Amino acid sequence: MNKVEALPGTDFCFEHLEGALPALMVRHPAFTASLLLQGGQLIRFSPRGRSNWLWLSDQERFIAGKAVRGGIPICWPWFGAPSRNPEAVQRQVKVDKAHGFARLADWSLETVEETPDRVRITLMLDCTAADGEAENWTGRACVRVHFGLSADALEVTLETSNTGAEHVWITQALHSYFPTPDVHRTTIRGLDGQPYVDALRDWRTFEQIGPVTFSAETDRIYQVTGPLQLTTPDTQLQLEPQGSRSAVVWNPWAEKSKTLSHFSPSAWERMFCVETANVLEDAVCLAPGATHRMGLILTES
Ligand SMILES: O=P(O)(O)OC[C@H]1O[C@H](O)[C@H](O)[C@@H](O)[C@@H]1O
Repeated sequence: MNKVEALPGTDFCFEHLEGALPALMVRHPAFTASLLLQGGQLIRFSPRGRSNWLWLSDQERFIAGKAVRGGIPICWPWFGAPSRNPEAVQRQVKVDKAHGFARLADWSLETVEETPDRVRITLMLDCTAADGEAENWTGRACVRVHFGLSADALEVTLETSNTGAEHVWITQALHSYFPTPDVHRTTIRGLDGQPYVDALRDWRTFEQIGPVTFSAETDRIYQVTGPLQLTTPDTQLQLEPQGSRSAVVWNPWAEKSKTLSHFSPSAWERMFCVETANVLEDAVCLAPGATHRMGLILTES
Protein backbone atom coordinates (compact mmCIF):
# COMPACT_ATOMS: atom_id res chain seq x y z
CA MET A 1 0.00 0.00 0.00
CA ASN A 2 1.64 3.26 -1.07
CA LYS A 3 -1.26 5.60 -0.67
CA VAL A 4 -4.06 5.82 1.92
CA GLU A 5 -7.29 7.60 0.95
CA ALA A 6 -7.54 10.99 2.64
CA LEU A 7 -9.97 13.86 3.12
CA PRO A 8 -9.10 17.05 1.21
CA GLY A 9 -6.16 18.77 2.84
CA THR A 10 -4.68 15.61 4.33
CA ASP A 11 -2.00 13.44 2.79
CA PHE A 12 -0.88 9.97 3.85
CA CYS A 13 2.10 8.47 2.11
CA PHE A 14 4.84 5.95 2.68
CA GLU A 15 8.42 7.10 2.46
CA HIS A 16 11.64 5.23 2.97
CA LEU A 17 13.82 7.05 5.47
CA GLU A 18 17.57 7.29 5.03
CA GLY A 19 18.48 3.71 6.04
CA ALA A 20 15.48 2.32 4.11
CA LEU A 21 12.99 1.97 6.95
CA PRO A 22 9.42 2.53 5.70
CA ALA A 23 7.48 5.28 7.48
CA LEU A 24 3.86 6.42 7.18
CA MET A 25 3.93 10.21 6.84
CA VAL A 26 0.73 12.02 7.81
CA ARG A 27 0.28 15.62 6.70
CA HIS A 28 -2.98 16.91 8.15
CA PRO A 29 -4.06 20.56 8.23
CA ALA A 30 -3.75 20.50 12.06
CA PHE A 31 -0.55 18.44 12.50
CA THR A 32 2.12 16.30 10.89
CA ALA A 33 3.27 12.88 12.09
CA SER A 34 5.74 10.16 11.05
CA LEU A 35 5.27 6.56 12.07
CA LEU A 36 7.75 3.73 11.47
CA LEU A 37 6.33 0.29 10.69
CA GLN A 38 9.42 -1.20 12.33
CA GLY A 39 8.59 -1.20 16.02
CA GLY A 40 5.27 0.64 15.50
CA GLN A 41 7.33 3.63 16.51
CA LEU A 42 6.00 7.16 16.27
CA ILE A 43 8.99 9.43 15.68
CA ARG A 44 7.31 12.74 14.96
CA PHE A 45 4.15 14.52 16.09
CA SER A 46 4.03 18.26 15.41
CA PRO A 47 0.79 20.19 15.86
CA ARG A 48 0.60 23.00 13.30
CA GLY A 49 3.05 25.79 14.11
CA ARG A 50 4.80 23.67 16.75
CA SER A 51 8.01 21.66 16.63
CA ASN A 52 8.13 17.92 17.24
CA TRP A 53 6.73 17.05 20.72
CA LEU A 54 9.03 14.00 20.63
CA TRP A 55 12.82 14.00 20.66
CA LEU A 56 14.57 12.18 17.80
CA SER A 57 18.34 11.72 17.65
CA ASP A 58 20.13 13.66 14.92
CA GLN A 59 22.47 10.64 14.71
CA GLU A 60 19.65 8.29 13.73
CA ARG A 61 20.16 6.53 10.38
CA PHE A 62 16.98 4.35 10.37
CA ILE A 63 18.63 1.00 9.73
CA ALA A 64 16.42 -2.08 9.52
CA GLY A 65 16.88 -4.36 12.51
CA LYS A 66 18.46 -1.63 14.68
CA ALA A 67 16.61 0.17 17.49
CA VAL A 68 15.69 3.74 16.54
CA ARG A 69 16.78 6.33 19.12
CA GLY A 70 13.88 8.67 19.76
CA GLY A 71 10.13 9.08 19.42
CA ILE A 72 8.16 6.42 21.27
CA PRO A 73 9.82 2.98 21.07
CA ILE A 74 7.52 0.19 22.23
CA CYS A 75 9.07 -2.11 24.82
CA TRP A 76 7.02 -5.33 24.77
CA PRO A 77 6.43 -8.09 25.97
CA TRP A 78 9.05 -7.33 28.59
CA PHE A 79 10.75 -4.16 29.75
CA GLY A 80 14.45 -3.79 30.58
CA ALA A 81 16.78 -6.69 31.28
CA PRO A 82 14.86 -9.98 31.58
CA SER A 83 16.58 -10.63 34.94
CA ARG A 84 14.97 -7.45 36.39
CA ASN A 85 11.49 -8.73 35.67
CA PRO A 86 9.08 -10.66 37.92
CA GLU A 87 9.63 -14.43 37.85
CA ALA A 88 6.45 -15.09 35.86
CA VAL A 89 7.64 -12.73 33.09
CA GLN A 90 11.15 -14.18 33.11
CA ARG A 91 9.82 -17.70 32.65
CA GLN A 92 8.45 -16.70 29.22
CA VAL A 93 11.61 -14.97 27.99
CA LYS A 94 14.18 -17.08 26.14
CA VAL A 95 16.82 -14.47 25.25
CA ASP A 96 18.99 -12.10 27.25
CA LYS A 97 17.94 -8.94 25.40
CA ALA A 98 16.51 -5.76 26.94
CA HIS A 99 13.08 -4.31 26.13
CA GLY A 100 11.52 -7.26 24.27
CA PHE A 101 11.32 -7.83 20.53
CA ALA A 102 8.41 -5.60 19.45
CA ARG A 103 10.60 -2.53 18.88
CA LEU A 104 12.51 -4.32 16.12
CA ALA A 105 9.59 -6.27 14.63
CA ASP A 106 7.75 -5.25 11.47
CA TRP A 107 4.22 -4.24 12.48
CA SER A 108 1.41 -4.22 9.94
CA LEU A 109 -0.85 -1.28 9.27
CA GLU A 110 -4.35 -2.40 10.23
CA THR A 111 -6.56 0.70 9.93
CA VAL A 112 -6.42 4.42 9.20
CA GLU A 113 -9.54 6.42 10.07
CA GLU A 114 -9.90 10.11 9.49
CA THR A 115 -12.36 12.83 10.50
CA PRO A 116 -11.82 16.53 9.81
CA ASP A 117 -10.26 16.91 13.32
CA ARG A 118 -8.60 13.63 14.01
CA VAL A 119 -6.66 10.71 12.55
CA ARG A 120 -6.65 7.30 14.18
CA ILE A 121 -4.06 4.75 13.08
CA THR A 122 -3.76 1.17 14.30
CA LEU A 123 -0.76 -1.09 13.80
CA MET A 124 -0.72 -4.75 14.75
CA LEU A 125 1.85 -7.39 15.64
CA ASP A 126 0.50 -10.90 15.85
CA CYS A 127 2.53 -13.29 17.97
CA THR A 128 -0.20 -15.91 18.04
CA ALA A 129 1.52 -18.44 15.85
CA ALA A 130 4.77 -17.09 17.24
CA ASP A 131 6.83 -18.84 14.56
CA GLY A 132 9.07 -15.80 14.24
CA GLU A 133 9.21 -15.14 17.95
CA ALA A 134 9.40 -18.68 19.31
CA GLU A 135 13.13 -18.28 19.80
CA ASN A 136 12.51 -15.18 21.98
CA TRP A 137 9.37 -15.84 23.94
CA THR A 138 6.93 -18.60 24.84
CA GLY A 139 3.80 -16.38 25.03
CA ARG A 140 0.95 -16.22 22.52
CA ALA A 141 -0.56 -12.77 22.07
CA CYS A 142 -1.61 -10.14 19.60
CA VAL A 143 -0.56 -6.58 20.31
CA ARG A 144 -1.98 -3.46 18.70
CA VAL A 145 -0.91 0.14 19.03
CA HIS A 146 -3.57 2.81 18.44
CA PHE A 147 -2.51 6.38 17.72
CA GLY A 148 -5.05 9.19 18.06
CA LEU A 149 -3.69 12.35 16.44
CA SER A 150 -5.41 15.73 16.65
CA ALA A 151 -4.60 19.44 16.78
CA ASP A 152 -4.07 19.51 20.52
CA ALA A 153 -3.51 15.94 21.71
CA LEU A 154 -1.52 12.81 21.03
CA GLU A 155 -3.05 9.59 22.31
CA VAL A 156 -1.22 6.27 22.24
CA THR A 157 -2.71 2.99 23.47
CA LEU A 158 -0.96 -0.35 23.59
CA GLU A 159 -3.52 -3.16 23.58
CA THR A 160 -2.46 -6.73 24.30
CA SER A 161 -4.78 -9.70 23.78
CA ASN A 162 -3.92 -13.15 25.01
CA THR A 163 -4.70 -15.38 22.03
CA GLY A 164 -3.24 -18.57 23.51
CA ALA A 165 -4.43 -21.20 25.96
CA GLU A 166 -2.03 -20.27 28.80
CA HIS A 167 -1.78 -17.18 31.00
CA VAL A 168 0.55 -14.51 29.58
CA TRP A 169 2.63 -12.21 31.79
CA ILE A 170 4.03 -9.00 30.37
CA THR A 171 5.92 -5.90 31.37
CA GLN A 172 5.93 -3.05 28.86
CA ALA A 173 6.60 0.62 28.19
CA LEU A 174 5.83 3.42 25.79
CA HIS A 175 9.42 4.64 26.03
CA SER A 176 8.72 8.29 25.19
CA TYR A 177 11.64 10.62 24.44
CA PHE A 178 10.99 14.35 24.95
CA PRO A 179 13.06 17.31 23.76
CA THR A 180 14.32 20.10 25.98
CA PRO A 181 16.63 23.03 25.27
CA ASP A 182 18.30 22.33 28.64
CA VAL A 183 17.82 19.20 30.77
CA HIS A 184 19.21 21.06 33.81
CA ARG A 185 16.16 23.38 33.65
CA THR A 186 13.59 20.62 33.08
CA THR A 187 11.15 19.34 35.71
CA ILE A 188 8.55 16.62 36.08
CA ARG A 189 5.69 17.38 38.46
CA GLY A 190 3.08 14.97 39.77
CA LEU A 191 5.44 12.56 41.54
CA ASP A 192 5.92 14.39 44.86
CA GLY A 193 5.69 11.87 47.72
CA GLN A 194 5.74 8.88 45.37
CA PRO A 195 8.02 5.87 45.94
CA TYR A 196 10.57 5.04 43.26
CA VAL A 197 13.07 2.27 42.63
CA ASP A 198 16.47 3.65 41.67
CA ALA A 199 18.21 1.34 39.16
CA LEU A 200 21.47 3.24 39.79
CA ARG A 201 21.38 2.75 43.58
CA ASP A 202 21.11 -1.05 43.87
CA TRP A 203 17.43 -1.03 42.92
CA ARG A 204 16.53 0.32 46.35
CA THR A 205 13.30 2.23 47.01
CA PHE A 206 13.24 5.97 47.85
CA GLU A 207 10.54 8.63 48.17
CA GLN A 208 10.40 11.57 45.75
CA ILE A 209 10.41 14.96 47.45
CA GLY A 210 9.18 17.83 45.24
CA PRO A 211 9.43 17.87 41.45
CA VAL A 212 11.87 15.57 39.64
CA THR A 213 14.88 17.46 38.29
CA PHE A 214 17.96 16.25 36.44
CA SER A 215 21.51 16.76 37.78
CA ALA A 216 23.16 13.37 37.08
CA GLU A 217 22.47 10.08 35.29
CA THR A 218 18.88 9.12 36.14
CA ASP A 219 17.18 5.73 35.78
CA ARG A 220 14.19 5.38 38.12
CA ILE A 221 10.90 3.52 38.19
CA TYR A 222 8.20 5.63 39.87
CA GLN A 223 4.81 4.56 41.14
CA VAL A 224 2.31 6.84 39.45
CA THR A 225 -1.23 7.78 40.48
CA GLY A 226 -2.15 10.64 38.14
CA PRO A 227 -1.06 13.00 35.36
CA LEU A 228 2.49 14.33 35.09
CA GLN A 229 3.53 17.81 34.01
CA LEU A 230 6.70 17.94 31.93
CA THR A 231 8.15 21.45 31.99
CA THR A 232 11.11 22.62 29.94
CA PRO A 233 12.29 26.21 29.36
CA ASP A 234 10.03 26.41 26.30
CA THR A 235 7.15 23.93 26.69
CA GLN A 236 4.76 22.45 29.18
CA LEU A 237 3.18 19.12 28.33
CA GLN A 238 0.74 17.13 30.41
CA LEU A 239 1.17 13.37 30.23
CA GLU A 240 -1.84 11.41 31.44
CA PRO A 241 -1.12 7.69 31.86
CA GLN A 242 -3.91 5.15 31.44
CA GLY A 243 -3.80 1.53 32.63
CA SER A 244 -0.32 2.19 34.00
CA ARG A 245 0.88 2.64 37.56
CA SER A 246 4.58 2.93 36.76
CA ALA A 247 6.73 5.48 34.95
CA VAL A 248 10.41 5.22 34.11
CA VAL A 249 12.36 8.47 34.19
CA TRP A 250 15.67 8.27 32.32
CA ASN A 251 18.55 10.45 31.25
CA PRO A 252 21.92 8.83 30.48
CA TRP A 253 24.04 11.95 31.26
CA ALA A 254 27.56 12.31 29.82
CA GLU A 255 29.39 9.02 30.55
CA LYS A 256 26.60 6.56 29.73
CA SER A 257 25.86 8.53 26.55
CA LYS A 258 29.17 7.36 25.10
CA THR A 259 27.92 3.75 25.18
CA LEU A 260 24.57 4.40 23.48
CA SER A 261 23.76 3.66 19.86
CA HIS A 262 22.73 6.53 17.55
CA PHE A 263 23.33 9.17 20.22
CA SER A 264 25.64 12.18 19.94
CA PRO A 265 27.95 12.81 22.94
CA SER A 266 26.06 15.94 24.00
CA ALA A 267 22.50 14.79 23.19
CA TRP A 268 21.75 14.00 26.86
CA GLU A 269 21.53 17.76 27.52
CA ARG A 270 18.61 18.10 25.11
CA MET A 271 16.40 15.09 25.89
CA PHE A 272 14.74 13.17 28.73
CA CYS A 273 12.52 10.10 28.84
CA VAL A 274 9.30 9.63 30.76
CA GLU A 275 8.11 6.12 29.96
CA THR A 276 4.52 5.10 30.57
CA ALA A 277 4.89 1.55 31.81
CA ASN A 278 3.71 -1.58 33.54
CA VAL A 279 6.84 -2.85 35.30
CA LEU A 280 7.94 -4.53 38.55
CA GLU A 281 4.80 -5.16 40.71
CA ASP A 282 2.73 -3.42 38.02
CA ALA A 283 3.37 -6.34 35.61
CA VAL A 284 0.25 -7.51 33.78
CA CYS A 285 -1.21 -11.03 33.85
CA LEU A 286 -3.61 -11.90 31.02
CA ALA A 287 -5.84 -14.95 31.25
CA PRO A 288 -6.61 -16.73 27.95
CA GLY A 289 -8.88 -14.43 25.91
CA ALA A 290 -8.19 -11.37 28.08
CA THR A 291 -7.19 -7.93 26.76
CA HIS A 292 -5.22 -5.22 28.56
CA ARG A 293 -4.80 -1.58 27.51
CA MET A 294 -2.08 0.80 28.61
CA GLY A 295 -1.69 4.25 27.16
CA LEU A 296 -0.97 7.92 27.40
CA ILE A 297 -2.62 11.18 26.48
CA LEU A 298 -0.26 14.06 25.80
CA THR A 299 -1.53 17.62 25.71
CA GLU A 300 -0.03 21.07 25.93
CA SER A 301 -0.80 22.78 29.23
O1 LIG B 1 19.56 1.79 25.01
P1 LIG B 1 18.17 1.21 25.15
O2 LIG B 1 18.13 -0.29 25.05
O3 LIG B 1 17.21 1.85 24.19
O4 LIG B 1 17.67 1.54 26.62
C1 LIG B 1 17.63 2.86 27.06
C2 LIG B 1 17.15 2.93 28.51
O5 LIG B 1 15.82 2.46 28.56
C3 LIG B 1 15.18 2.58 29.86
O6 LIG B 1 15.03 3.91 30.20
C4 LIG B 1 15.96 1.85 30.93
O7 LIG B 1 15.42 2.12 32.22
C5 LIG B 1 17.42 2.26 30.90
O8 LIG B 1 18.16 1.45 31.81
C6 LIG B 1 17.99 2.11 29.50
O9 LIG B 1 19.36 2.50 29.47
